[in-house]
Amino acid sequence: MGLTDCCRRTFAFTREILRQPAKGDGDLRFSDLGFFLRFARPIWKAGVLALVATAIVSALKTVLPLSIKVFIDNILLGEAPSSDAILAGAGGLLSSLDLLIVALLALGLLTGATDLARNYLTARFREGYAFNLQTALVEHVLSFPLSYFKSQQTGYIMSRLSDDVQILQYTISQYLPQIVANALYVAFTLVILSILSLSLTFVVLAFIPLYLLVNAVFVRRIRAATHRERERQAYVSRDLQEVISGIDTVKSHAAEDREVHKVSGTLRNMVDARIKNTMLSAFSEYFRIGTMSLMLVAVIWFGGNEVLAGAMTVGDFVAFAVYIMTFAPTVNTFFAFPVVMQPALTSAARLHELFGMHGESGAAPGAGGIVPGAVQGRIEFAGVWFGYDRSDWVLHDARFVIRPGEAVAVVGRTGAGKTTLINLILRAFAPQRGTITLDGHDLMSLDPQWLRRQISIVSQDLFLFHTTIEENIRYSRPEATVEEVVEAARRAQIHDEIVRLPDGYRTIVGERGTQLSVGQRQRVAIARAFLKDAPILILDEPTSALDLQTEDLIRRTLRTLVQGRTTILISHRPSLLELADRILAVEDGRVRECRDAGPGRGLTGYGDAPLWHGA
Ligand SMILES: Nc1ncnc2c1ncn2[C@@H]1O[C@H](COP(=O)(O)OP(=O)(O)OP(=O)(O)O)[C@@H](O)[C@H]1O
Repeated sequence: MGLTDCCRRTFAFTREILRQPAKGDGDLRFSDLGFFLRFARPIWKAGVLALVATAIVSALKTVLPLSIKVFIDNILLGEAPSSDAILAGAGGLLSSLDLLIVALLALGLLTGATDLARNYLTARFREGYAFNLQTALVEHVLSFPLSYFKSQQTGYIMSRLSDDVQILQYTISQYLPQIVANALYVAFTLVILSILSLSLTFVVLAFIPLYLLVNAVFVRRIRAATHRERERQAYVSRDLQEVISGIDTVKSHAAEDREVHKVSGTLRNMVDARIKNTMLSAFSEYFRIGTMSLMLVAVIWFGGNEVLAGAMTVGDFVAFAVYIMTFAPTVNTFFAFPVVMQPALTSAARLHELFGMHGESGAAPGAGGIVPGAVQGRIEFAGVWFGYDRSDWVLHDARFVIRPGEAVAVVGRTGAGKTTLINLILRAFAPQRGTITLDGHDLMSLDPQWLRRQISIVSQDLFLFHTTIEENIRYSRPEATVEEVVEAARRAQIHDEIVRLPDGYRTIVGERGTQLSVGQRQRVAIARAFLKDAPILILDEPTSALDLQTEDLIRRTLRTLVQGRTTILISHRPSLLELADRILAVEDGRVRECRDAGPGRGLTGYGDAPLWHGA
């Protein structure tokens, strides 16, 4: 690459990162910050005490350099005139070096002890804040409709749930105490500087607008860049999560290279965003350091002239110079806060957006919605239209009734919309038109948690937690006794296999139940349903992973499970349809009565061929 090319690229890169960002990229209104104060309410006392301790430490640290002035003017040069009565009084008290040293030691001890208390109080406030925020966030996100989780990838949600809170917590813990300490230090030092020399203090203050200008130019750009970086980071988490959870498929297709390529593409986008963000921050830092250097030069030039003209004592000038040497970097850091706080503000904006989304019932989990006293189990679809995408209806005007205690099989071609019917009953999605009722109550008016407590599901993609078999079965009824868990396992035909395992019911099933065979997992799900004993039962391919012999056993137990419950059964296995009293067929988005079913009621027509061949 030639020199001109290199210059051209550098210029283009600089122009690109300095471009005015579009509105809305990670914008957080100042008023939004008030929202985050609510998480500090329960721990406000620790916060206030931490602030008080910070103020005391800053004040004590500010006094320290004055000892140089006292040493030069009062001890070294004898009685020197002081510009201020308080300083003159203090100087009078510390008239010997011994006294000065004793005062300095006492000051050091006091500062150390207060600093320790400040650290403790800050840690309590910080951790308490993170705890309150994360607990509230998890509670809020878990109240989102199932459709949210079905439409977002796990890695993306995880990134928003953990990365954003971590960054907010880190920045708050790292920088917020610093901001407060620096602001106080700047305020205290300004008071002392103005006592030492008012005219020099004005010279210092004259540089503040320059700092403000630098921030005005960079802060919004850095915020937008940080927002972009964070979104891309979430995409990386999403891709990584996907490849790790789909590792079996990846390996069986020898697709490791393809996946690495895909992840590296997303990663490259994130790295690009990071470089741009870093360069923006570096630019703003250079401008701030430039301002600081100019300020130091101006102070030395003006102050030197004042001393030469006899308008200022040497002690005052040296003390001023010592103050300004620590004051200038502090001012610099203070004005850098709007920049270094950008990751936290971006995280706050993203978290605020999450908090702004409504839960299922538009309120906290469990809140809102009717909770009927008893359940008969009558389910009615009245003119239901539904499509995941409005332009593509999966169900057109679906109308049918399932009577209490009735077992209904739903058949239809793959992709016809059978699982969609179930998703609607579970209120994972809402119909665009028409209503679905349970015992006459519109599902949308019911408390979603109550509704799901009335339904047991045995589905083809069941989820097991990384814990013991016993706990996994008990998940459907946490208060169940060991005997009840064992009884449920017996009825699901899995007890004998569980007791043959080295740790029996205490066997850890592995993440997502990977240490159990698919057939075993399916029977654990059936055991859960026995234990839950809910009035409505949904069986979505409950035996798809079982061999014919085990299926035969399970069918008999399912027959017991089905009794007295309103059951909806989806299965491509003709043998299972014996469990149903009636069959509904889903075709071209419509649901129609197919024919009566049940033992000996003419099911043989389905034979071993695919269940539904159209009308
Ligand atoms: N979460 C979703 N978002 C968008 N479209 C979806 C979603 N779930 C299903 N679909 C689409 O809706 C249609 C019906 O799917 P559904 O899973 O209900 O079919 P099904 O009859 O249960 O099929 P199968 O017998 O293969 O399980 C299909 O065209 C499918 O692609």
